Amino acid sequence: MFDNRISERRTMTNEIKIRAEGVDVYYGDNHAIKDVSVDISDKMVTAFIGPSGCGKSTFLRCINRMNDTVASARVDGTILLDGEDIYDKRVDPVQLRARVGMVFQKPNPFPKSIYDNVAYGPKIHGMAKNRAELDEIVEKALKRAALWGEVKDRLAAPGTGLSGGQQQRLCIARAVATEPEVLLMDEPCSALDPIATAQVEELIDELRQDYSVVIVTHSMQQAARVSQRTAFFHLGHLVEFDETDRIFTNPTDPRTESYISGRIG
Ligand SMILES: Nc1ncnc2c1ncn2[C@@H]1O[C@H](COP(=O)(O)OP(=O)(O)OP(=O)(O)O)[C@@H](O)[C@H]1O
Repeated sequence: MFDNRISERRTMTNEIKIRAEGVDVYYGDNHAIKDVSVDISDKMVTAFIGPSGCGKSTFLRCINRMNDTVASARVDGTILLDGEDIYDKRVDPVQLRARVGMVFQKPNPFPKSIYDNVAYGPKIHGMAKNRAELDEIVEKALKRAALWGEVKDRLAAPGTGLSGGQQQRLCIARAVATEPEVLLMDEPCSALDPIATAQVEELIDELRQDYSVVIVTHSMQQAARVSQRTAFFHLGHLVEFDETDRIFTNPTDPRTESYISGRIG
């Protein structure tokens, strides 16, 4: 009886959202990702760390097929989202990207109003029957991104007029407005000051209650602060993947040890 409860709980906390099996990525002749297999859990933050050029962003972009847009890129292997192959010919990448949202390094609001930035995705995907429903979706997404209080009185103002940290939270609101299941973040704080970084990190911690979050970061301190799982990449290989605490206190691979102690990077 007791054992059953334990195993039930483990299953719940470790539910796999994304499973990558034997993934290779090539840009022409450049073999950027080499035979990577990894399970990414639901309702957790997974950090990808590693030296510049090791393939973190390339692998992240495989998860919502952003590499489809790079002419020289070829992706081999399998990536499953809830057990379904996202590279299956029947999968529409636009629909996939509504389920697997992305936030980029540099805040990139559209040259539109704050409202329209958030309403854009829900409109395309026909999520609202009328203006009142769209208003509700926009409000919910802006609240989710901890921005509502700061912008509710100026929704018609341009998104590009906000501060850098606010723009990044607007991009997070835009990403969550389509109710994704996974949120990919490629160095989301690298263009932000320390206060805005702290706000976005706090937000990431809240978002994991609802989503599987995957974040690429150059900052080991940030990975340690925001993630529960960490994957260390080196020269296109996934060297080590474990609980974040373990990666930073007791890694098994000497390459991970060298990276976290600052000897490579
Ligand atoms: N669009 C692209 N076209 C061609 N080659 C690319 C492209 N993007 C990345 N690469 C190459 O793929 C390899 C991995 O790069 P990637 O940007 O994924 O690494 P990264 O670990 O995210 O690096 P960084 O931390 O510097 O962003 C590098 O050799 C890089 O030059």
